[in-house]
Amino acid sequence: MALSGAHKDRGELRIQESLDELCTDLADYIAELSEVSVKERGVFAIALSGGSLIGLMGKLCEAPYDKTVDWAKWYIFWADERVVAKNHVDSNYKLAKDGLLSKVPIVPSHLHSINDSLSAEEAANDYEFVIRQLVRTRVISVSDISDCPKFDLILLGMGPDGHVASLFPNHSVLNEEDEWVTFITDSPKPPPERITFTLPVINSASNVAVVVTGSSKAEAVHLAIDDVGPDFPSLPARLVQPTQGKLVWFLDKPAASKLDGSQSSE
Ligand SMILES: O=C(O)[C@H](O)[C@@H](O)[C@H](O)[C@H](O)COP(=O)(O)O
Repeated sequence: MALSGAHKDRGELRIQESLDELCTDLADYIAELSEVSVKERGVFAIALSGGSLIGLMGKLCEAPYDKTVDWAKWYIFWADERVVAKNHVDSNYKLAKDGLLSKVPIVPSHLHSINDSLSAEEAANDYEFVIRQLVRTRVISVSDISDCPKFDLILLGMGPDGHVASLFPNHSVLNEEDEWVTFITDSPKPPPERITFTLPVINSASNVAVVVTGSSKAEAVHLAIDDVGPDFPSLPARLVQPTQGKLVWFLDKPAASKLDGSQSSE
C-alpha cells in the first residue's frame, strides 16, 4: 500500500500504487466485511453502484474469494440504477450480473434489482417498498438514529464532477430527507432516468466505500476530502458522511494526486 491514513472526518484513505493492488485491497475489504456481517447477523446486505466499480471488484470471482466468501448469505441491492431494461447495455444490474454476480454462487432470489417495467418514479417507490419489507424481516438492519435502512456495505464510485450514486451536484435530490429511494429524469450523465438511494440512506450504512481511480477525478477527490473551506460548493461526495458507520476511500495514485500533501508523500 502506498499510503494509508485517516483524514479528519473524511474517513480512512487507502491510496494504492497500482490498480492491481487497489483491486486486491478492495476484494479483501469486502470479503472481511462479509465475514463479520455473516457472523454477527447471518446475512450480508450490500449495495452496488455502476461504472468502473464492478470491474475493480473483479478479484472477488477469483481464488481465494470465490471459495471463501459465503455467497449464499449475500443480499444484493443497487445504490443507484439506470431506468432501462435489465438486459440493456446501460443497466447497472446487467453490468454487475455479467461482470461479477453470474460468476459466484449468489442465490437468485437474493438479487434485488429494480422493476424495469415501471417509470422512474414508480420504480423508485417500488424499490423503497421492497427495501422496507426486508428491513421488517431484518435482512437489512435499521439505524437506531435515523430509522433508515442500515446496509452492511454501500459501494460507491465517483464521477469527475463529484457525483456519487445518482446524486449529482446542485440537484434538488441532495436535499431529499424523507424518501429512502428517489428518482431523477435529468441526469447529466446518460441515461437521464435513474433511481438512487438518498443521502440519509447512504449515511446510515454500517460501511461506505468510495472507489475512485484516474487523474480526471483528482480535483473532485481533493474537493471531496481536503479541508477546502466554505467558498467551495459542497460536492455530493463530500456529503457522504456516515453518522455511525465507517467511510473508506479506495484511491489510486492519479486519483489521489491533488490531495493536500500528496506531493510530499511521494
Ligand atoms: O450508474 C452510475 O452511473 C453510477 O452508479 C455512478 O455513480 C458511477 O459510480 C460514477 O459515475 C462513477 O463511474 P465511473 O467509475 O465509471 O467513472
